[in-house]
Amino acid sequence: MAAVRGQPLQALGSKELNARAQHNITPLKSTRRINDENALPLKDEQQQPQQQQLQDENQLRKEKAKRKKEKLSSLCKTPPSLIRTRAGKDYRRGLFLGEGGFARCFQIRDDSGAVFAAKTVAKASIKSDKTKTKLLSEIKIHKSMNHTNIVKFIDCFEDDANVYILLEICPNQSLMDLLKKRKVLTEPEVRFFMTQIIGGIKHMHTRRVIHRDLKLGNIFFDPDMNLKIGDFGLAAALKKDTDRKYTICGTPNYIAPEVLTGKTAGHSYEVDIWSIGVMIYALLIGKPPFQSKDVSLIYERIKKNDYAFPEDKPCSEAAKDLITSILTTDPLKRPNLDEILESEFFKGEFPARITTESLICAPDYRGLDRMHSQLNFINCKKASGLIQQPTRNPVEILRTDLESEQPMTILPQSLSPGNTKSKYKEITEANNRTRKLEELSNQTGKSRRLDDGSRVLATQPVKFSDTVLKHECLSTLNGMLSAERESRLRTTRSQFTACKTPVLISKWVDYTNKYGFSYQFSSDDVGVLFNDGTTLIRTTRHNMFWFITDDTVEGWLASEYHISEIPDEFSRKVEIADFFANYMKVNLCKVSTEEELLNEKEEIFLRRYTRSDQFVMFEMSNGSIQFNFKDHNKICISQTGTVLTYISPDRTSETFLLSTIYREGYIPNVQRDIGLQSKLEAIKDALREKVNLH
Ligand SMILES: Nc1ncnc2c1ncn2[C@@H]1O[C@H](COP(=O)(O)OP(=O)(O)OP(=O)(O)O)[C@@H](O)[C@H]1O
Repeated sequence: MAAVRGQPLQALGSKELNARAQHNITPLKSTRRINDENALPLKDEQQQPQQQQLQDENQLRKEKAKRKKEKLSSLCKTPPSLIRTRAGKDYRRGLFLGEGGFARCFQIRDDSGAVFAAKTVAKASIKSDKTKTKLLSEIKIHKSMNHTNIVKFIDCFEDDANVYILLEICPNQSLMDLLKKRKVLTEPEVRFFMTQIIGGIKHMHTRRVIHRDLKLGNIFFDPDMNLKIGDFGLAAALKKDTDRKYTICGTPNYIAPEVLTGKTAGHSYEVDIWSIGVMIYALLIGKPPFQSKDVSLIYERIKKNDYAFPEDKPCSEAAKDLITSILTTDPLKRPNLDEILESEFFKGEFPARITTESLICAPDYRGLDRMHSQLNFINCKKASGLIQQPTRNPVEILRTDLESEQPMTILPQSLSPGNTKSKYKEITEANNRTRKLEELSNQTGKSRRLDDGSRVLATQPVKFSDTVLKHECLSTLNGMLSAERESRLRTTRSQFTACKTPVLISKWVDYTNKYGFSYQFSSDDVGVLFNDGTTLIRTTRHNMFWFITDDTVEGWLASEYHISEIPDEFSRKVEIADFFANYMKVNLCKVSTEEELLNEKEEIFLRRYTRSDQFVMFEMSNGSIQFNFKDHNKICISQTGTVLTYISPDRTSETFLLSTIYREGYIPNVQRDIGLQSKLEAIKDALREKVNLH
């Protein structure tokens, strides 16, 4: 049906679209997306003996695909050289860019000279309501995406013959085209590409979108050789994270086993993780792992997890380990996106960027040292939105990063106003004593001294809280560097002498999407860093609590109250702090089991915390900086960078002079390799970053 000018997109040809329906609700045996991704150039060593029947089926499929392509070309005629939209905008059609099973793509230029890609879908091919709904869903989902590694959705319009989806142009073709030219890619290139792809996928997944058709042919290069994920034709948006999808769809080589076998159990985000494994394998080995000439054989091999690493294609053990862990049949046993990036594979050479040289030949990254690689990796992750940029707000969070240590229960119900308010006596005039942080620091910061012996806040008038934070990071970094230097001198004590363990953060709950970040110290005091930047500390001492505000002129201001004298404006916050305290008591394990810690009664608070993909960093008001690493090892650097506390995953802690640890290269009583050196490097990098970025 020809649409009439002035009709909105929704009114599009309602009777037709079955081409798309076959696309999206894909019966496995259909020809849907059985395209060049199945016919990668290399020969398949593991191919089963061809039977006559299979050959016939293949022939039939090829013919069907050919007919479909011809039908597409006949339906989707080349658009006119001048395309007029109903909104009165003119576009000039340019070169033909390529075609898929459903759409043809052309260059298109607007009045200002800006060039886009126009994915063109013939209205004549939109035959059923179902197909129309699918197209609208693709448009809606793609439109909602906004990420540097996802093809930008610009606009959508129609003329009499076609629907045009205007997209950011990706002129350097797809990863599939690159692989065809190059046969295999180098590991540093794959690391770079996968980081960008994972950035795009994380954006989708945190918005509850599953792509379901991630493959090399759907990932395009922009003019600067950055990758952009495109084609949301099979994407699904979940209403809630626990929802499952049941439609069997995808591209044969990339389909996850649970899609093939889980007709009743359904599938979810893990299908995209599986595709990552297939893509890494394909880029390094030159063909997808389960490739076979016959589609049903591909499915058999996927179901049986039947693939191997060919001996004639050299590939590092780290790459093999990562691929093996991703291509696990049980979707729940696959690593998540963060775990993939933390794998050994990503610790190798990492280029700063990919140049167009890669389009022609294998670039040589042999000169890249470890330090530069690490820096490039961090920068690449930052550019792909995988590391939250610091803000002026002390609450630096990765809101979307769901972790085991986050609360699994839903808080709002139990925190509904009114139900606990009456527990406290409300008074109108607070008997509070407001003191400057300097006083608080005088009372509590006994251990926090600078190299010259003076107190941080006493010698350095606090103008802004950021200045204090920067100063603390700098003195800790300097302390660590001196300890490292000292360790090389003969004078360093080579015997480990146990030092006093500082107050540690023993439990924490990130609930910043609602209230704030709550933590419990080893002294049992509980604090909440609220989203508005204020802190409330519930001390165990005489039922006192502290209310700390981030003052832009004075630094932090601390007010002390007795629990029986809660001013109105704080009652809700106390209620929330109590809730968190109870939650942590019931649900979380303490970081350290050392009993002597309980005797510590320093009054300190958390100034800032930062969550990165490697660790959570806690900066405390007494200058201690604690790092909880993802592998459950924890390190706290205290006493201006001179003392290290190590807390093992089984929650025992030990504290020693950092210079001795540097000199000896290990921590006493720790038998396993905890990657101490790289953890200390990561800590120094984090401190450097804090110092430079403020
Ligand atoms: N943003 C873009 N920039 C440049 N070329 C593009 C862009 N998007 C798509 N193309 C080209 O158009 C072709 C078809 O696009 P696309 O894969 O989105 O269509 P499709 O019909 O949905 O494909 P499929 O059969 O994979 O579902 C691509 O293979 C590519 O060559």
